[in-house]
Amino acid sequence: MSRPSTDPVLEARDLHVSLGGSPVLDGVDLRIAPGEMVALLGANGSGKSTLLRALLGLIPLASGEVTLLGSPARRRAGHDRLGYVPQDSASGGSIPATAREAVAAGLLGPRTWTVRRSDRRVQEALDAVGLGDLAGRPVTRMSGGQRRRVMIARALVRRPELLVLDEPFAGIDLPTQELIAGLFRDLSASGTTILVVLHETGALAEHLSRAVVLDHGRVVHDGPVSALPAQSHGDDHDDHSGPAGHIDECLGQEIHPA
Ligand SMILES: Nc1ncnc2c1ncn2[C@@H]1O[C@H](COP(=O)(O)OP(=O)(O)OP(=O)(O)O)[C@@H](O)[C@H]1O
Repeated sequence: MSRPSTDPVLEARDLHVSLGGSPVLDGVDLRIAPGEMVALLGANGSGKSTLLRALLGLIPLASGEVTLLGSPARRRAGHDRLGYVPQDSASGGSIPATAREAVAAGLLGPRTWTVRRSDRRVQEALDAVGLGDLAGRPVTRMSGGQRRRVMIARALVRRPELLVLDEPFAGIDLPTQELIAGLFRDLSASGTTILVVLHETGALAEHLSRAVVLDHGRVVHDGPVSALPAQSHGDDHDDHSGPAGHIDECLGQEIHPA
């Protein structure tokens, strides 16, 4: 039986997560409807990446519930219907493969594809992120921004119902950000649900359905982008601020272990 289109694609109820013995998420509620494009914002260390991992069932919950594409997230039931670009995706430079091969890996899964159909999809995904001309280049010989774009293409290639992206624009030049923002807008218009961690709404601002702001593991705003508290546009930082925090952001890396 098909799911009614009004059912949330992703729903979290009273999520609590602790890492290394310390509470990181403190009672998060979130509901994302089909076709919404939602930005997750907040200072460094506020819990954005942790929330994405918890929503995808990649880390254990201390308490609370997550429903992902109609099933409890911990069962990983919907994982062939989602695309995930983790925060450290630009560091995938050790992949011994061309961009084409790395993106084709996104098609691996329960479905089978003809070679011709796969080739077309892979090329379309690379074109969509502006890397069509570099399809044959080894990922090890790409820049950080290009690698991140390969990982976005890999998430897109399966045409997922839900796209979850952790700082997809880190290290990506402005014209390419505009290109990818337009792509996300089109995907959202055609029914793809998108949850994206950002440090500033930037190129996506006008396309977002709403923004959710985390502060110390709690939701402090869930509503229109136009009603965002001023600091949430990306100029507030906690203990990771200063040059070291800025360098981490530029590199798209995290301080803590994965
Ligand atoms: N593996 C871990 N063990 C212990 N603490 C962790 C671990 N991963 C993250 N943390 C802590 O959890 C908190 C939230 O981290 P998280 O990466 O979710 O923040 P974030 O909002 O995504 O930050 P950023 O904007 O810097 O990417 C931070 O205080 C961080 O130090």
